[in-house]
Amino acid sequence: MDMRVEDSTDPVLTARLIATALPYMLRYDEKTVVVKFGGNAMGSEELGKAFAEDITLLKLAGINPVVVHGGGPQINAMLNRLGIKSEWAAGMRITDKPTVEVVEMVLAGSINKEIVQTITEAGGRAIGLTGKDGNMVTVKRLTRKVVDPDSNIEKVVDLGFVGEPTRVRTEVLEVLAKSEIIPVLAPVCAGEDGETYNVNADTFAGAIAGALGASRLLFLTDVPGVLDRNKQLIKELTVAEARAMIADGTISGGMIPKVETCIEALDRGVEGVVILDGKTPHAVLLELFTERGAGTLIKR
Ligand SMILES: Nc1ncnc2c1ncn2[C@@H]1O[C@H](COP(=O)(O)OP(=O)(O)O)[C@@H](O)[C@H]1O
Ligand SMILES: CC(=O)N[C@@H](CCC(=O)OP(=O)(O)O)C(=O)O
Repeated sequence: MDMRVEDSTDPVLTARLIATALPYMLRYDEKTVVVKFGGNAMGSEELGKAFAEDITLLKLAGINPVVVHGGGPQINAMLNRLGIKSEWAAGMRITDKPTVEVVEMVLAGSINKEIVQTITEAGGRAIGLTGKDGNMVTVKRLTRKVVDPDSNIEKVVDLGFVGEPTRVRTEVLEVLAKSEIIPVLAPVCAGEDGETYNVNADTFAGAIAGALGASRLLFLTDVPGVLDRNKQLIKELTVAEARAMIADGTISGGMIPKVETCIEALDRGVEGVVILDGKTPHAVLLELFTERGAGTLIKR
């Protein structure tokens, strides 16, 4: 991405555009922005390319982007090919041993490397890591309380090899922040018991953002943000309102870990947490460098 104003066919317009974005760039100068790229947001090659361009530009502008990716639909596709069935509880995949092997293969393998390659093609330099690398994120086994819709009784569900972060070591990410390299993280981690664990990518992104004291945590998903009962976008949501929407079922499925992570991230000191539509090309740039802030901002 070695382009200058004088290389532009319209240098005046280019300089003007840079000047409009400059105050935003300075706002995030040297700050950490964690961007969670959801499996549903990776809809097309074009979206992946636009995402990689945005991330590359953030790094170029002196910001410290950290990418965390999911890949739920891609894991589903591979499990289907292998004839392995998955069940879900409160937005988490119940993960047995054969499933966690596929999860690691798809997340740490194909998806992680594809994102790294796309960033390279956009002119950036990326390095793909999992929570295991550099002993970055250690987890413990997660159990979940789920209300049975038929009996309305709360029960504890064992999710198998699903992990909850207990410790994040930030040294590797701190070294990379000072370099030109952009970290791209897959949410596969080692447990305290030495097993491999599948971690929900939203949960993982929240743990990373909290540990790094990130300025912003952005979730790129496949909906415009948190929707109300009438499927209308809610532009701002307080923690109390979000909790009520989970309790009454307006927020369900994959949106539950996302919103819960937003609440925890705010508690850990992350300044701004936004859920936005990753199907809008250049959603990251539009969110950070313009007043057009899309999606749902979750606040205290
Ligand atoms: N109130 C809500 N507002 C928006 N999406 C919701 C809501 N409740 C449930 N969802 C579901 O959450 C999904 C996003 O979560 P998920 O599928 O895990 O996405 P990602 O792969 O980006 O993490 C949406 O596609 C939608 O089906
Ligand atoms: C425990 C758990 O649910 N893990 C997720 C990890 C991937 C993920 O979170 O991907 P998205 O961001 O695309 O949903 C899974 O197995 O699908």
